Amino acid sequence: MRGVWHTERVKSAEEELMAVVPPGSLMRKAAFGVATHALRLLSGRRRVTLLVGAGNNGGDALWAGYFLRRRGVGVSAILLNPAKAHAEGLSAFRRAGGRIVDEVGTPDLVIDGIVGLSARGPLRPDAAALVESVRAPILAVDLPSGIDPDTGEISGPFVRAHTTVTFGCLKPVHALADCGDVHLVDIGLRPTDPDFVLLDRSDIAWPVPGPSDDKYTQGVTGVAAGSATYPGAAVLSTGAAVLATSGMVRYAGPAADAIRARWPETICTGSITDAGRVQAWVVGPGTGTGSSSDGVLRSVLEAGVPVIADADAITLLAQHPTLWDARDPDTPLVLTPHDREFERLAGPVGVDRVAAARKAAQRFNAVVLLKGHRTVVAAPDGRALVNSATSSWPATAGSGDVLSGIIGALLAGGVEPFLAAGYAAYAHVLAAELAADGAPVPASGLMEAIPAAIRALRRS
Ligand SMILES: NC(=O)C1=CN([C@@H]2O[C@H](COP(=O)(O)OP(=O)(O)OC[C@H]3O[C@@H](n4cnc5c(N)ncnc54)[C@H](OP(=O)(O)O)[C@@H]3O)[C@@H](O)[C@H]2O)[C@@H](O)CC1
Ligand SMILES: [K+]
Repeated sequence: MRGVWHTERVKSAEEELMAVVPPGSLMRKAAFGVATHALRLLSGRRRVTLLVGAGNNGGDALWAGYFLRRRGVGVSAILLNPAKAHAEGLSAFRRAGGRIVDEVGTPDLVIDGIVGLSARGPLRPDAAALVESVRAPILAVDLPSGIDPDTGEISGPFVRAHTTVTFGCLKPVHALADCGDVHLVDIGLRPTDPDFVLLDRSDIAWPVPGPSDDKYTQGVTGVAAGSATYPGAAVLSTGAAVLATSGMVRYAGPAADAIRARWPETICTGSITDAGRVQAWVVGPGTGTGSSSDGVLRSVLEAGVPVIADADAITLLAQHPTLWDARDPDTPLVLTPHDREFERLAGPVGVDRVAAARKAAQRFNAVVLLKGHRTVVAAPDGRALVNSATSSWPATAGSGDVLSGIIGALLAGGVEPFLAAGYAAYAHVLAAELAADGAPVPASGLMEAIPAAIRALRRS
């Protein structure tokens, strides 16, 4: 699990550290790390252009230029604001033979030191025009300029980084936006209590049967999904639960025939009242929002076991707030909205996806999994994680139905709801990557790759 800290926290940690280390030493450590990664990317080629802004980010770039000059690299620098360029960095750069130029030219690598932690808004027009003229790969210092450091928001021109070299700790931009390959350079910063975390493969403890387990002890997942119009959602959600757990899966709803045909190992009933005992319910995929679905959701919320409410169940909760009353507040609930469903429930997501998910988690006393290119999971106690997997292969119809089934299986298996949502989001993207293998894959293919994803997770 890697921590991520907001810029204000990073700045204050840096200030504390600067008070006890020799002046300029942090910047030189940071810049040395940038130069090291630049040399690796250059792999023998010899021309670099620095884009230098008005603050310490530009100072890092100038010092990196100094270290690169000492390794014999030809380095030119464009000063976006010559009067405010970092004075010591600039004089070191000049001393080492660096040249000040007006155009990017045709370098092998460009180093983006336009703006770092103090960035606000997109690239300004002069910087945007320069970046537009770059044809070489870009190494971003700390973060790609033009992307908001705390939210990853892109609201205008920005730098598309091949690689980002950052210092001390990860900031939200590295988790929420595309920064290319991100490398962390140790400058001695040791912040505590991250604002949120990134899950890594090695963090995921998938529940598997122990020597004395049987089909019941591993947790029975109940799925209340699908309708005459959308039986496929039930097939995908139930199938995902079947494949994600060795425990039993019960299905209750109007798609029982389709489920029996595809998943003979499930126990199927037409109605929720005949379903039998389960340790967690999945509700919502493809159910529609009619009055019978309303009744199903109410029964599930009253059942006193963890519930994952997806798709139409979220819309129903938004439309009929009295449904919340059916829920025992101590019973865990996981909500898995995409942006439009989130808006129905809690208002617009806005630019800060982590803050939005966190606020909704507190308001609804539920784990909120906000779907997106980077999925955010927030718990009512304030914990939050971002799924660092960056593939877009899961962006296909039916993919959310599969995710709901995986979460349900993990909840039934006793995984704590916040982690159940995080593990499921991770396994979901991994399954999509494995199934896609470079070509588009339908949700049913994603679902079938769940065992391969779990195997890969358990091997790491
Ligand atoms: N502290 C430390 O110990 C260490 C810090 N380190 C480094 O310092 C960096 C932070 O430096 P920083 O705080 O000096 O500000 P920085 O991000 O360079 O911005 C400078 C100025 O740019 C401007 N500007 C704002 N938005 C803009 C935009 N969209 N487009 C264009 N310009 C924009 C705005 O000035 P304005 O023009 O508004 O007056 C702003 O004040 C950090 O990221 C890391 O690289 C490392 O050396 C490790 C040790
Ligand atoms: K930068």
